[in-house]
Amino acid sequence: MTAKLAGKARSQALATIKGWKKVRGRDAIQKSFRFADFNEAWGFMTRVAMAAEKADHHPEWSNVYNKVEIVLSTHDAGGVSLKDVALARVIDAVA
Ligand SMILES: C[C@H](O)[C@H](O)[C@H]1CNC2=NC(N)=NC(=O)C2=N1
Repeated sequence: MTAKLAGKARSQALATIKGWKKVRGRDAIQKSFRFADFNEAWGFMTRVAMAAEKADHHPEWSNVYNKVEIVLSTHDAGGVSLKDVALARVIDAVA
């Protein structure tokens, strides 16, 4: 099991990803992505889905036309772990 991040390790890990904000009321991070149209948004989601499945670590997300809202948290750990930071990095790279 992956441990939930806390303290200095947490702030150091979160400092390596840009634009991810703390979700209010729970230990999770979130970011919104906007694309030219649905086709671009769906292509992005497809790439993220394949990476997530490969890593066995999955996003919580919603899509409305060209907008994709993503929340990352490690359910097993009850909060943000290094797996979320790693997935956030992959997501930013394919966006
Ligand atoms: C059995 C399987 O490995 C687990 O349920 C994985 C799948 N994907 C997951 N994704 C996320 N975000 N958190 C988890 O704890 C998690 N657990």
